[in-house]
Amino acid sequence: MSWVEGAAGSPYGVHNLPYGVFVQAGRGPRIGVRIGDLVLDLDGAEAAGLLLAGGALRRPTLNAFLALGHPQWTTVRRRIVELLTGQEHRPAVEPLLIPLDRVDLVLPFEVADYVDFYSSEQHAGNVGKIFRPGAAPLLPNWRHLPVGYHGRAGTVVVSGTPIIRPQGQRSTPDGPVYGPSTRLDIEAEVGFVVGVPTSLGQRVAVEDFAAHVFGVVLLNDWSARDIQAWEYQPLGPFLGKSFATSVSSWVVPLEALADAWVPAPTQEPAVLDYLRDVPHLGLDLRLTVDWNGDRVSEPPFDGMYWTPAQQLAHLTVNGAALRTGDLYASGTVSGPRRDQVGSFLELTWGGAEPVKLSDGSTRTFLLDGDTVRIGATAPGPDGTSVGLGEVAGTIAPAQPT
Ligand SMILES: O=C(O)/C=C/C(=O)CC(=O)CC(=O)O
Ligand SMILES: [Ca+2]
Ligand SMILES: [Mg+2]
Repeated sequence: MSWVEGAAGSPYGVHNLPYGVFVQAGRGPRIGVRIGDLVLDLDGAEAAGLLLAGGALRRPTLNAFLALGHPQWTTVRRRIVELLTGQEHRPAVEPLLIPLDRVDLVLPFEVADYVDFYSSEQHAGNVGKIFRPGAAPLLPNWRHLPVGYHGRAGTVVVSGTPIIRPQGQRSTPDGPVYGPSTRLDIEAEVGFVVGVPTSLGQRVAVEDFAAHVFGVVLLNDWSARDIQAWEYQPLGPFLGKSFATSVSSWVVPLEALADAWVPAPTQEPAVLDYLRDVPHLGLDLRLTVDWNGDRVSEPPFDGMYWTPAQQLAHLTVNGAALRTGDLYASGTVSGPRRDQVGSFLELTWGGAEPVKLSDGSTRTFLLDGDTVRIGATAPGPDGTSVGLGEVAGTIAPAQPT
């Protein structure tokens, strides 16, 4: 049990300890872990010799720490638990705790490459029906490989960053026009953060997932559906998604999610050998989507067809190298019910069925000033809950041209 006030019973107790990067009092970015509603300054802790990570915790991003690898991640985590539970450490550690409301959280790691998958059968089926009416909703490859696209790492932003409405081409009956997107949407997703790199030509086997992936973030793959629908054939998403992708401030280590693994849906037909993961496990993360404060959806992550280990094996099967800070996202998380979908495209069925918010207004896609918050929890040890923080963003008007 932690001696930190408010830690016991919190989804951010010593069973969680997500990593982030904060700025406070005019000082440069520092690495910290969240405990309750406080952040433990790990830069200060390493400087004081309270824990040892070869200086990796004294950097402005998590990347050097992510590169250390699994044994070191475990050693540091155990030491942080000791510091936050042993009364003898309290005099030295307590001065390093800062209330969360006194810090600003920044992007926790420098994003190397960014990939986004398409692994929810419900989402892929719904988008297929909306984008390609009359055609089979799932394309023939979908059950044989985790479909994905490469996104734009440089426009990954931390939760809270305003999202400027993108402008671009959209198709009208009179031909293409240029202007602000009129169908701006969200995609509620889970992102996986790679720590340990590989070299060109090397592949990561499904069973080596935990040796490379450090942890998870919540992710919103903002999507301009009008730009996307016009540009995407045949090469896939481009400017309709590359204008911004938001991630949560906290990276939850996989070690905090040990109790959240559950059997993933049965795959039929059987997958090729390099994709076969035994056991075939997904994560029981329960997402929430709030639109201007109204809960509009609760997407369940445990139904995802492709697992994160399969996604990583596929991402590297051609010999593509991994870099520390690589980020790959699950794809939009949608369950079978309308109140479980991860996009407003699905929630409003392509804009045909507006939703009513509690202020009496209705929505199809996002209006300027709208705020979306995506949160999640997972089961933790001994009946506890693990909080994944949130990824939030507010829509700012398109920039004048
Ligand atoms: O089916 C399509 O043409 C497009 C699909 C998407 O927009 C989804 C995407 O970004 C992948 C995902 O989040 O599941
Ligand atoms: Ca997406
Ligand atoms: Mg995006």
